[in-house]
Amino acid sequence: MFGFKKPKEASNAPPAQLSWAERLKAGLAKTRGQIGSLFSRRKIDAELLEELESTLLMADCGIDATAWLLEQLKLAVKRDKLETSDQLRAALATLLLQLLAPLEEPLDAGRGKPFIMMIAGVNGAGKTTSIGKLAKHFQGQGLSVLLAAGDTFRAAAREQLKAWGERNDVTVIAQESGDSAAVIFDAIHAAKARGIDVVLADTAGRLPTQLHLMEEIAKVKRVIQKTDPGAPHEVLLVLDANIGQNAIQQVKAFDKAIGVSGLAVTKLDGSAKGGVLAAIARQCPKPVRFIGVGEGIDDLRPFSAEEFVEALLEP
Ligand SMILES: Nc1nc2c(ncn2[C@@H]2O[C@H](COP(=O)(O)OP(=O)(O)OP(=O)(O)O)[C@@H](O)[C@H]2O)c(=O)[nH]1
Repeated sequence: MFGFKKPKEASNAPPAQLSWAERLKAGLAKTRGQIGSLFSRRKIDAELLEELESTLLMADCGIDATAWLLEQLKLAVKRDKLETSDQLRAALATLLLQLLAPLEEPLDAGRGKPFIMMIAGVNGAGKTTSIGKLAKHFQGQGLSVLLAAGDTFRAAAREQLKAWGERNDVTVIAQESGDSAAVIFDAIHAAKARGIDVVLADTAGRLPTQLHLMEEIAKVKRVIQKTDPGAPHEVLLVLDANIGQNAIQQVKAFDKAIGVSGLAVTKLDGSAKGGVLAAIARQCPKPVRFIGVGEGIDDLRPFSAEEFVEALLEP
């Protein structure tokens, strides 16, 4: 939790022949299993709808999204004279897609030069490892990347980020001493001088209840704004899917402090709480830029509502 853990490459990497869609499906297996088991050749009746309601709640869709989905499903059952559980599953897929599609807003790194991205979140959410994955993602688009070691609370975080940068040929700006804002400020100037395309600025993990730390991160943002009035071009909040409903509070608190412009939802693999995206869509909609389904370097990808719904509900 307190270190930059290099994303695992060979050892834990999923078999290369698996497509992203298959890995997503495998990653979402727990949530998928809960919902899927309901639709095994049954007739639609009140009992099935009740079970579906509890299952959606257990998958952390939240009361609001669950109520909306159930209400819409009941309307569809009447209107379209649905009878089988397969038809119900298809109707649920359509509704879920309707709910999640507005969250699909891929990141456009052309919005700034350098495109400055500030990464925030609670401890252990997956910020630092996601930075490694994002660096690879942007490099894959032919963009040059610079990392700012803005997690100045832990020397280990800085050292691990530096080591990761060296191994992967990515420049890392770090300082032995100095606060987070100063490190990131210097990094942006270095990026400008070197004509870098994307700056990924790490920040230390913090809880929304640690008000002094929330004030500190607001200051980091103000300092970034001094380098370029449009910056940061993205304030990415990293959320661990396993926190379920707590995600709502985290989004609201970080949004209030630093104006969150996008989310990365990590650790959807092994989580039975994949429904949290539906809760976010209803209660605090923010673009979901990336989702993470594993520790491998390729396991963080841009969010596609269609792929997600298919992975969750396709038989
Ligand atoms: N299974 C799984 N593990 C992940 C995923 N993303 C990150 N992790 C793991 O989560 C752990 C914590 O990740 P970090 O990147 O260190 O988290 P952090 O937010 O930087 O933590 P602090 O620096 O303590 O604030 C590491 O072991 C990562 O490998 C994911 O999508 N799936």
